[in-house]
Amino acid sequence: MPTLFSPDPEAIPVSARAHDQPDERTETETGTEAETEAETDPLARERAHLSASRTALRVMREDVEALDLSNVTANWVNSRVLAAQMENRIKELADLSHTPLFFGRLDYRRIEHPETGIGGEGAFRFYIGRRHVHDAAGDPMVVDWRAPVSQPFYRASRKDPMDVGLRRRFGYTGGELTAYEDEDLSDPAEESRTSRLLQAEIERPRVGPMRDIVATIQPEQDEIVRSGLSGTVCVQGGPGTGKTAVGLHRVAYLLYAHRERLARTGTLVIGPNRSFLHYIEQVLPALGELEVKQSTVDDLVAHVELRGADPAETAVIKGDARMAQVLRRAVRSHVTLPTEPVMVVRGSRRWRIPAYELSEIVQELLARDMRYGAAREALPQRIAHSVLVRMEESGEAPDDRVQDAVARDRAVKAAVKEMWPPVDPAKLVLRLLSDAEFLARHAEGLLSEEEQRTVLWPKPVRSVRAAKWSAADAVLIDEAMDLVARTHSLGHVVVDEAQDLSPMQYRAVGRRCSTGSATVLGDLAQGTTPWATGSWREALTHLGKPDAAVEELTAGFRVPREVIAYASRLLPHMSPGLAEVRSVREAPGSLEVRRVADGLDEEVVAACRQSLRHEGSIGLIAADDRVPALAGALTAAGLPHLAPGEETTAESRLTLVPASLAKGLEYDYVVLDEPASVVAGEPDERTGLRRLYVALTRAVSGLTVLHREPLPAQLGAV
Ligand SMILES: Nc1ncnc2c1ncn2[C@@H]1O[C@H](COP(=O)(O)OP(=O)(O)OP(=O)(O)O)[C@@H](O)[C@H]1O
Repeated sequence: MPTLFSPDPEAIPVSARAHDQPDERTETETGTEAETEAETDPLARERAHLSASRTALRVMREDVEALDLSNVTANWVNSRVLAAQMENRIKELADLSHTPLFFGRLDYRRIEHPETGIGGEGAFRFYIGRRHVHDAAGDPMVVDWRAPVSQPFYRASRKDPMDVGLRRRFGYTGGELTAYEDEDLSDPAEESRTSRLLQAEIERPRVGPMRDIVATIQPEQDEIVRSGLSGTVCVQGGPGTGKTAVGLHRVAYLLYAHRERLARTGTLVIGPNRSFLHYIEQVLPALGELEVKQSTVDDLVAHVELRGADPAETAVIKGDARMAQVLRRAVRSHVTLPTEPVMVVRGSRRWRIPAYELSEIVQELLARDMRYGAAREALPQRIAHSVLVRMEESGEAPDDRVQDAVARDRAVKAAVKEMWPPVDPAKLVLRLLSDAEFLARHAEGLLSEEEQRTVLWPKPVRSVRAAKWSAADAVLIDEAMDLVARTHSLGHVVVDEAQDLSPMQYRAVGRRCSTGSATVLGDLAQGTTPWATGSWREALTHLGKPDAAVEELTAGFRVPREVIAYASRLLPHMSPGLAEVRSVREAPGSLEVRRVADGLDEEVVAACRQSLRHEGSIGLIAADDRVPALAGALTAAGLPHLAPGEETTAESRLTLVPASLAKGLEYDYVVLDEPASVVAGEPDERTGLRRLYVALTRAVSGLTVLHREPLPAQLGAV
């Protein structure tokens, strides 16, 4: 049974004492008084270990700081790289005063070390923390949470103790150790109960940016976090099931387990918008990972300036995977088979490659399915090779230099330009969207005539600069660029809120991890784009990872039971078949749904004021077109407020959130303005209900819904 300990030694049960063997390392750092106290008070001893670990970390940092680089022989670039690496190392070794250096302890049951035979009860005791800390002798004082030896902290159970006798969790206030809780895993008959420290962590009020969950990762989450680098994982999970948290911790884990490889190939986290990225940006640095890039899909494909927007039906077609085929045909249509021979003059001799032979070379390159640009580069060499074969047949002995010279010959270059001209991806897309005849030629059998009319611009556009490119157009350009030259692939990509990606966007993400792997996170019920994902298998196929594992998370860490039950009433109407989230929060939370006759804005302001009486962050969520009026009402009432992505602080805790930006965010208390407007803000009812579902599931502690219009019928009576 887990027991929560206070500093009172009398409160410590015998079972815990039995596992408390003196630990020499901690005693060296504390004074005599503390030593005496440590003998009688395990909490004091743990504190001593914390303080000794902090000292050891400081020494590790000072060792790096003291390294003198002036004697290192290196050129300017190398020494800059080295200096930057040292700077990062120093940052990695920072002791964050507001977070504990370790949060758990494992006492392994093995009596003897399998190799050395050295041992004794308690010899295999590990403190689990955010980073590895060792003492002067190199012995670990804190083990990184990602090390294999830490894994049982997250997974061991009475049923499968994984060689662990005791699991201890620590409670902290800021960086101060205030309590601990033990679980004796050696008795399989004992009933397991929810850990109170874990529960307290889950219930903690939210202020400021997202924080890590390293102390409380759950077994089913840990399985995803630690799944191997070679496999792509897709996680389906309802609101607040920890998908974002799991994705970020997985990156941190992979960077630990495959540091060198990923340092070379790179990692990337993709989120739906900049305010979301801002919200999550502290998590990886807090885990010591400073190098992970973050981007939105739009930023990834920002090859042109976006000045236009597509109507939904146009964007749906432009985002359809059939467009990839249209583009492929259009790119390859630039290749023309020759009708004339190529004549290469070398000294007094002329070498003639007839048109039929050139055609064979071209067709062979087309059949090899190379990138257009790579094939274009290979073509002169192939022609030169044919010339060289003729030279050899006539008794000459040309070498590689001759082949290169022939490949650069003016006649060869001219022929290549004719047969395989360069393609500018943006100009190609511009032509497809401007030239009905060109589009029809390449879209035949793929897009209906009506679909073709839908994607065509109303007026042809002359230049890439003049075009009013939309986000979907930029993805088309990205696809065309990849047809010309292969996109660089990273080692691992995490894509969050993936349910909102179009097939063409999945392809854009997929080519950025074509030789690596991905973590795909999303919730089908929260898909609010007109092209939202209907099936993960299909989405994964567009991503280029059709065999990826699909995992489901169903335990909810954010939304209180009553609130999630209310929001889940919408599920059968918008995403039938999806499982309702099972809230693991114990605090009942509060749900108030109130109709107001008049003065909705004033009531909303009053509800915000009321919410501000509580600790934590407050989010006022409203349909996008209600935001200006509510901003005015808040200002008139003297209530300062932030926009999403701006950091909440103890002084400024109220954020006014347009419903379109609420996804992925959370607030302790949420005031939701006029649900009917949130639904009406979307082009169709299903999307409207999904948007409302997102808005209803942002609250950690309490939700107040205020409305003047009737509520959407699918919510039923309260
Ligand atoms: N194991 C855990 N221990 C403590 N807190 C957790 C745990 N897992 C998730 N949380 C917390 O629950 C909240 C929701 O997590 P997260 O935002 O990752 O969920 P999500 O599935 O991405 O939600 P959404 O679908 O709404 O974007 C966060 O505050 C996160 O820190």
